[in-house]
Amino acid sequence: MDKGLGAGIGDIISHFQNSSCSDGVQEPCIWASPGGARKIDIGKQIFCNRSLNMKNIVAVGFDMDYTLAQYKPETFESLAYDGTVRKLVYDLGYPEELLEWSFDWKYMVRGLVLDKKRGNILKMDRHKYVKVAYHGFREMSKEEKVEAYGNTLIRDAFDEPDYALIDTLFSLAEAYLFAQLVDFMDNNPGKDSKSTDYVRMYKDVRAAVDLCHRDGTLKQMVAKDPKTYINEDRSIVPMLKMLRESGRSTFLVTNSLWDYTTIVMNFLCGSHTLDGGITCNSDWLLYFDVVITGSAKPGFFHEDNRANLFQVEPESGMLLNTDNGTPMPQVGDISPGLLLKEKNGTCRIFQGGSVGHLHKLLSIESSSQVLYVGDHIYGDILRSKKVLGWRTMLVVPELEREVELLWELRDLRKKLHLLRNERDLIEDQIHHLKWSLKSEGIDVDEQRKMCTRMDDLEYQRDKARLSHQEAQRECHQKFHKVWGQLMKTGYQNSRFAHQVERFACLYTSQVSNLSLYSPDKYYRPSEGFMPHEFEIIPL
Ligand SMILES: Nc1nc2c(ncn2[C@@H]2O[C@H](COP(=O)(O)O)[C@@H](O)[C@H]2O)c(=O)[nH]1
Ligand SMILES: [Mg+2]
Repeated sequence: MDKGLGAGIGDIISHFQNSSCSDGVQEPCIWASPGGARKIDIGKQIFCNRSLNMKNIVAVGFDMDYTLAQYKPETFESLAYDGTVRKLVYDLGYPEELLEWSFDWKYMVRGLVLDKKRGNILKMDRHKYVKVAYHGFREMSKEEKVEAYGNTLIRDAFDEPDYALIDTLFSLAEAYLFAQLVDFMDNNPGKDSKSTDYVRMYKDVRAAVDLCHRDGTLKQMVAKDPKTYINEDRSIVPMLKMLRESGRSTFLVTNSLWDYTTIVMNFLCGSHTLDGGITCNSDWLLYFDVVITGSAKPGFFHEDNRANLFQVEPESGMLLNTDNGTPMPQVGDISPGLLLKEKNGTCRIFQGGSVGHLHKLLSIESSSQVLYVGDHIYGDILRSKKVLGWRTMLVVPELEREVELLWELRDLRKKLHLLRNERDLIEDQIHHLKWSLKSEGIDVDEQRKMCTRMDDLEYQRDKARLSHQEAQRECHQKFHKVWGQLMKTGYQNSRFAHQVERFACLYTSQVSNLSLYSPDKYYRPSEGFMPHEFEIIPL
């Protein structure tokens, strides 16, 4: 099988090479360029859960943070971690030794669930069965897992308020800190009056992280030196240009406010000086018809949302009232400079409002004409698709490595499959032999033979079980030493994968992968199979 065919999209294949320029940033090779329309590397393909014909899409919208702007977790999440620790110590009275702790940004992954009451971190499958569980950083035994989560009669929803979902990359630092604090509290019961009050501890961490996002702890640092915290992606501008040239409107809806948005967007779309610096201006606005900042997603997507829509004056950041998006003259002494000029073709910048406003601004007739690209299942994707009927694309940066590993480990995974079959076969033989031994009329000699056969089968079963478990562990750890494959838990899809499947029409590793496909592409899902079909339909 060709590595490039894995997506089921079936594009014309030939190896796609990205070229790097002298500063290490990859040069774009977009679909519309003379060298474009080539084979797409498996890690950069767009995967399809639900058919989507781009010809029916009239507007393509983008989330900003962790979608257009891919933060570098090693620096950005470390910043969040350090800021949170300092707030816990200096504002909330946590012990000073927390200041000496360090953050392993690779440890936590998306899709995990924090059990606030028990101090556990869980990975579950699509049926919400807990498959991997840690108390702090200690792996829980099978018995502990069954005791806490094994009662199938009282099925837990694993939702707020008792659980917290790690469904955005912004949450990796808080999940890690929570695990550290659980261990710390367990090992030092006398050191803190909160003792094992994990719920309270989680609340403190959450409040401190929240404050880091609001008080400038993170944004000031990013604004000073975006290159340290955000990956450059030179395909974003060509992608936006191609979409616009194909006749689509483009828009941005972000929860970030204008002051921060314009800095990040300048970094991503603005021109760079010869020494690698950024020139800050409003040129990036040319790539969008409408920009909505401070959108307060997911509330933005509620149809009954009555939030006011303000126009943003780009130079000053000043907010002006609008009448549902139409500029309103100010009563009294109107400073002419504050009346926004509505030049034809210029981007309109707003704060707040709701999806109704956006539809009106873009003259959207049917919500199915909108494709929205985001990184957050709950904030960007679930509500926009489920309630509104927008078409959606989820950005999952982890996917690039995951699909490449799947390819590299295909022999190990084949071996796993064979070992599972071998175990099942031996177990069936043992069961049958046990029943046979109960039958009447078996003479002693026959019985002895059957017992010897049973010993032999049991030996084979133990050997096969051990080999299978070892191969399983090896495969699990190749993906992630603790949590394994992002999209799987054992043989089942993970809870995260299940959500991706249900709510994202498309999913891919980077937003700019859109630039590798025709803007009129008809995305089609691969055929889905029920278990009974696998044996019959040759794959
Ligand atoms: N107040 C909080 N803000 C947060 C938190 N986590 C992330 N954020 C901010 O949200 C936006 C996300 O923007 P979008 O483009 O993805 O819509 C960004 O400004 C983050 O800083 C939080 O826990 N509290
Ligand atoms: Mg985002």
